[in-house]
Amino acid sequence: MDILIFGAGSLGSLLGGLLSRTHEVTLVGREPHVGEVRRDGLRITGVETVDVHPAATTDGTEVSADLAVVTVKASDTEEAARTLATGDVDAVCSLQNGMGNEDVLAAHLDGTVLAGTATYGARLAGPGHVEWLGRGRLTVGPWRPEDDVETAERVVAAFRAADLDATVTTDARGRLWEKLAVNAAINPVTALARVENGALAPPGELADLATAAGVETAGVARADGASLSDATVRESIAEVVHETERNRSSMLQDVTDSRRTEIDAINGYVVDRAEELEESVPVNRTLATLIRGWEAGAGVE
Ligand SMILES: NC(=O)C1=CN([C@@H]2O[C@H](COP(=O)(O)OP(=O)(O)OC[C@H]3O[C@@H](n4cnc5c(N)ncnc54)[C@H](O)[C@@H]3O)[C@@H](O)[C@H]2O)C=CC1
Ligand SMILES: CC(C)(CO)C(=O)C(=O)O
Repeated sequence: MDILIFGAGSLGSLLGGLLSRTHEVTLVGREPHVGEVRRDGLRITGVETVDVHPAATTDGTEVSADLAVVTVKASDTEEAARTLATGDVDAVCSLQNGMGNEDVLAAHLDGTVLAGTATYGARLAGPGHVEWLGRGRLTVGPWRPEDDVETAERVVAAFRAADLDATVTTDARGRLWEKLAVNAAINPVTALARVENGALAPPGELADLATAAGVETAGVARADGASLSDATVRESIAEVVHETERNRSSMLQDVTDSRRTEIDAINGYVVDRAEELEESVPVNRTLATLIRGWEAGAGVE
């Protein structure tokens, strides 16, 4: 398969590098990473050490591919979609956290839109070098009624052919809500308290706060039509906290590095959807307000 990875940062470089063992992969990213990959290849260390030489470019315009995997941060999705629209991709698959990305892609692109989640852990350690922090799983499914499950099956088969752990879902929206509940719980609390994910293990006040945000999110998910129980969300949060106890969440990393966070696509999305559905989400609202307050004070773009 001809695969374009749009957003060759931490996750995109890891998955693009692993996929390039079996498929034709082009990484679309920024300098100095792209130049280094073109010169010396991409080195993956951590869970496994892998040295590969995928194609890499900073120019994602007018490209054609069987599949574009989108791994930019949520605030860059609109620009990614506009850029991809100048080319010809048969299918696009977001593996981003948060909600709203698939709708942005669908608004700009003609091909099949797939919604995905990723629990792989990755960190760009330096130009040309990505650290693989945790094995994970990818789920991929059609986003809209007109997006066919056969395309999701072909994409999952391609991922598996490259030894990635991937499954097809026919309930992509439900899966995204479940991942959103976990991120709404863990990300802002770890970012505000400046702690690793493991600090949210129960019992404790941080665990209670995170769980309250996750349970509120499950309520909004159900009002939106998803079948997501409070018990499932509690279990998912506890499981992810345990499995990623030494992780610094992506939002904590963004705050530490003075970068814009994905708060709008995570707790901000929960607040907006709750308003539309007349649900009350005071914990998510407070967490979103605090993170946005930090962004404004820090002057991040
Ligand atoms: N890093 C991880 O372990 C995981 C990340 N995610 C999600 O995946 C998404 C990406 O996360 P990360 O890889 O951590 O972010 P990142 O910031 O490391 O990577 C995004 C990359 O996209 C590039 N980019 C953005 N717009 C671009 C454009 N127009 N042209 C070329 N390059 C562009 C940026 O320069 C950056 O290198 C987020 O939604 C995150 O929440 C999900 C699961 C795990
Ligand atoms: C699952 C979790 C919380 C792992 O750190 C994550 O997705 C993130 O940090 O964004």
